[in-house]
Amino acid sequence: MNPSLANFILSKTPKSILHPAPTMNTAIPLNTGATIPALGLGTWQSAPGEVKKAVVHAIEAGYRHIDCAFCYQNEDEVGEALQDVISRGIVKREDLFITSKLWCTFHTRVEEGLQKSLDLLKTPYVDLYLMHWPVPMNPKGNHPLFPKLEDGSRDIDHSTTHVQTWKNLEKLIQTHPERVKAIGVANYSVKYLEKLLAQATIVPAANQIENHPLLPQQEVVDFCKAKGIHITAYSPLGSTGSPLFKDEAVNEVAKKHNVGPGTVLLSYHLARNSSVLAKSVTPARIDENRKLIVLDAEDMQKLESIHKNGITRFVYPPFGVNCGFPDKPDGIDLSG
Ligand SMILES: NC(=O)C1=CN([C@@H]2O[C@H](COP(=O)(O)OP(=O)(O)OC[C@H]3O[C@@H](n4cnc5c(N)ncnc54)[C@H](OP(=O)(O)O)[C@@H]3O)[C@@H](O)[C@H]2O)C=CC1
Ligand SMILES: O=C[C@H](O)[C@@H](O)[C@@H](O)[C@H](O)C(=O)O
Repeated sequence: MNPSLANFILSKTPKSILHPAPTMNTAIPLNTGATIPALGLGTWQSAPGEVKKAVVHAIEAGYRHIDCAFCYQNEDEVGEALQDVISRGIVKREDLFITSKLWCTFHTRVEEGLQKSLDLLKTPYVDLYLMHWPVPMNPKGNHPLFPKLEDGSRDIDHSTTHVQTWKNLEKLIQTHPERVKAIGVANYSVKYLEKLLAQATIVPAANQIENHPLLPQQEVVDFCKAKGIHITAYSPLGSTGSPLFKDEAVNEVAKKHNVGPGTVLLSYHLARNSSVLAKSVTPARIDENRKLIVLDAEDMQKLESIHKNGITRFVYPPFGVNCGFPDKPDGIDLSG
């Protein structure tokens, strides 16, 4: 074809045909060769009695990615939901992407931690197993999940390190590839990632971090991109009560595209080539959150301007640990 004719046709072709618009199940590549669906249903703080219905509803509505964790204490019900939709033929296990996370009191017992989640979730394998925080806690303390010292502070296990935990996870995937398809981390700053990568033989497939226009964490996102580590964004709506729905700039972008603020907050991550987790136990919201759009450079510029007046981190548990994030300098350094 005449090159100028080809250019003419290209110039008249809508951008969405050249670059298909992302959907909730757009497959984003991981460094393992597998892919992760762009949108996942979050399950943190989804109460027992509600979470089964939420997961069943989500999967029936087309979600294929469910984010779970042992410490959410609801994996048993999530497992009931998975069993339900699989037994009714709504979906096959291999069409789902299930993430679970190793809790802090299990850093020295990774196989036990994984098996507990597999049993609760009633699944033979997880697609991604993450170290939930780079913070080992006492496995023999006064509580199985949140052990505390007499002064009320969290009981940190100083006899091991997050790097050793990673080595335990590397061994786990090598010895049990049928039970865990990929390993990754969560809540890792650049500082902790540098320490981990210096001794790792497997590069984490993903780093799940709090991420939204009020906490872009560009330094972590750029570092992970350079190392081939996929970013999954958590608390994209600002966590409990979705406070970011009220943000003025988010609402301006939403108005321009005639969509709700949630669509803008979730689509922001697709523009950054990250996957994103949205939690809801409300069927109408689970449906609404499926809508994603392509944001343009002007939209992204507006969203990127939000944090210029100060960032907000909504999730930071009282470990008393400095996890290496510049906005949280207090606490002990466990980077190793
Ligand atoms: N690795 C980690 O350490 C962490 C991982 N995560 C993961 O990320 C997921 C998402 O983050 P999370 O902190 O839960 O917060 P989100 O940013 O997903 O916000 C959840 C809140 O927004 C509400 N909501 C959801 N959709 C809508 C909507 N369309 N309109 C209005 N309100 C809405 C929910 O209410 P309701 O449910 O009542 O509808 C809930 O109160 C978690 O559930 C978890 O799976 C989160 C934090 C830390
Ligand atoms: O995934 C969600 C969060 O990380 C959550 O697991 C922690 O904040 C936990 O409740 C804690 O208090 O340490």
